[in-house]
Amino acid sequence: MEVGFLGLGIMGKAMAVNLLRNGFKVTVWNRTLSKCEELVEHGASVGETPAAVVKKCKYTIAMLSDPPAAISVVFGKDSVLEQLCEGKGYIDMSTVDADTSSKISKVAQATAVSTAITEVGGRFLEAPVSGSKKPAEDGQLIILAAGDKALYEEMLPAFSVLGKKDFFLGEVGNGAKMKLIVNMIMGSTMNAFSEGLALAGRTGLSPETLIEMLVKEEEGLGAVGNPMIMMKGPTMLKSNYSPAFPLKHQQKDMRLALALGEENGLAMPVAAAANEAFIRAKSLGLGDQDFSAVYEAVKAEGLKQ
Ligand SMILES: NC(=O)C1=CN([C@@H]2O[C@H](COP(=O)(O)OP(=O)(O)OC[C@H]3O[C@@H](n4cnc5c(N)ncnc54)[C@H](OP(=O)(O)O)[C@@H]3O)[C@@H](O)[C@H]2O)C=CC1
Ligand SMILES: O=CCCC(=O)O
Repeated sequence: MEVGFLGLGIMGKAMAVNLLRNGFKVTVWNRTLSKCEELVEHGASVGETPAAVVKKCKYTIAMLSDPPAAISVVFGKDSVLEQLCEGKGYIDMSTVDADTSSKISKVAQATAVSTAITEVGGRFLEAPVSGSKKPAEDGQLIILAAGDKALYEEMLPAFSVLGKKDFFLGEVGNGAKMKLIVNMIMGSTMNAFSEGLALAGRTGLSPETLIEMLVKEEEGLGAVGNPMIMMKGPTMLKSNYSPAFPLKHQQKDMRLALALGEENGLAMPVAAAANEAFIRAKSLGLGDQDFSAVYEAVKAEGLKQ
């Protein structure tokens, strides 16, 4: 199977390499084109523009930072839409809001409407993922797909390489919403955990012992422990925030989840407070660090009192 891949950041690079390792032919593009070189070493071809990739490939996957990035590769000069035509599929795996996905989808469908007249039109699937850098490298992502069901089924060979589980959630927007809800829970949990670590330290208790109590590896997880605490806790105590999931993206997801809450008349004060902490962390220059670096903002805030 031949696929195009747009966006070779932390996730895109790992996912594209994984596809190549599993026998897929992959044509890559990245805004900073030099990042394609490493993929060429793994056997990828390079497309000079998103349009060139879509022209070459029946299926094109995108893994881009945020809504403006997702929009910019689809619209405008040398973009996806220039070459998206009947039979071709566009699969956006970035974490964006439902409006962004719908905007991309509607234009794809608008082109598809003209299909009846001009025999030209593309298909769209949103497919954001849960799981970070390591699961992306290991093909252990969880894929939250929604949109064109036939395209979803055609993508299953690729999804089975990229992920350990996939869901089809119906109409476009549902994948984006589900992903934002999951990340809203994750961001709030990370803040609660950071406050717990900071409070343990402040009261003279050992944060290491707290983690040990939360996550007893030899006995399985305690009721409050979870894989995130098990994975991130020890590195947080070493102030190691080498980015797997950049904090700026977690804050973007909190912001988009809060907007989703507002659209649906749901106040989410816990998520709102967590969002503020991520904003504080960004203002401390931690945006490109792992999202667990919010611990530093929690500790710094505490120092003010
Ligand atoms: N990291 C993680 O653990 C996970 C991330 N996600 C989501 O996946 C997406 C990608 O994340 P991740 O790989 O970590 O992010 P990175 O910041 O590592 O990569 C972002 C990618 O988007 C590209 N990009 C940014 N702005 C534009 C633009 N205006 N036009 C074109 N390309 C652009 C970057 O290109 P360039 O190299 O030129 O800057 C890069 O390829 C995000 O939506 C994120 O929320 C989802 C699950 C897990
Ligand atoms: O969007 C990022 C999610 C990271 C994770 O699920 O570990």
